[in-house]
Amino acid sequence: MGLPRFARPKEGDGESSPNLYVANCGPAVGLSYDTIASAFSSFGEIKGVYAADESGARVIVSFLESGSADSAFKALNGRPCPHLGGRSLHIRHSVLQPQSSIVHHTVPVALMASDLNIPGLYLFHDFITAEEEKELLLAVDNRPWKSLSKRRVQHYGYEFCYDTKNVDTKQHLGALPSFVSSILKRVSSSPDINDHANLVLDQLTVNEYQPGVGLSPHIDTHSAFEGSIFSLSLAGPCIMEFRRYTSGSWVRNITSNTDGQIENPDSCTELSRKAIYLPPRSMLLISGEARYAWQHYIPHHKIDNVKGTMIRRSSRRVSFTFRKVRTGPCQCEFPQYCDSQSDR
Ligand SMILES: O=C(O)CCC(=O)C(=O)O
Ligand SMILES: [Fe+2]
Repeated sequence: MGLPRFARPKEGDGESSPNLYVANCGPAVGLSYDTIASAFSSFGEIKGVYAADESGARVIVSFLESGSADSAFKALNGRPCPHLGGRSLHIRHSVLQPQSSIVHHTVPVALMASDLNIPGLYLFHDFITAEEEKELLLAVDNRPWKSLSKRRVQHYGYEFCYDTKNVDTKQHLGALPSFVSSILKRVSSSPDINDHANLVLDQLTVNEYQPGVGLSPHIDTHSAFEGSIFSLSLAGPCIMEFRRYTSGSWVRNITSNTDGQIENPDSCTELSRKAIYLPPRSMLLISGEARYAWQHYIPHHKIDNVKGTMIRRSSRRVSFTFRKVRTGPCQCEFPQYCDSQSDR
């Protein structure tokens, strides 16, 4: 089933459309497309039932006749539906989207970094034990969090400034805290990470994401941090996507976004997108091309489709991102993404 050409309607849009946008309904809440089609078919002939987005909990029910959609809307909107497990459906009329504005959302989600074929990207499962995870969470929960618009953060070593998307190297907050010493030791003694282990990691950002909260696409500012970035996932899972524009140029995003560091390359023509599943206790290493040329981001989903299994982000996710603050300009091989090598 391809992605439907339907948009989530704006308030008041799409009346008398044969298509309904139905929320709280779909495979993620245990309702198959066949079951949904059968429940709605009592109002008229159904053309198809489609995923409305990647959540798995919102569908488009498309009738042949708009009168059928109106009847279904009146009978089912906001009421428990006995043929759909007693769920209360939230229904709106939907509209057809012009072909040109369709965004193709679904990217298959890999479990192993090697399946993504992005040079410099590695994922180490079970990098820490469940006991260590508990201790790390306890340690950060005993320290003050700083609230951003959608998530909470803590900074160690150096403060990360979200307005400049950089660090103030003159403001050293001190050594990284002792509760991460064993992690740092493991990083530097791990044979798999050896090429990157000579980095003395001196900056730590702890991010806490509530379920459904993601992170906007960005490349960590080249001039702020050296080559390798280590991100440890704790508590809950998420997927991380990577994208690269094959012909893009560096441009500073002037909007006040608290998430990213470099955003929105202009004159982009083609886009490669890949996604990986990050389970709790895994360590992601973003280095080389993955670090300098690919944007990374976390989609704002409550449920991720990982190889056909719907995985609910049921608890918060906390990540520990370790980086090395850069002291000279970046001289990477990707000047088009590099603020040190840009004359803008
Ligand atoms: O939460 C994560 O794993 C990634 C965080 C990140 O990309 C960043 O802080 O730059
Ligand atoms: Fe990042």
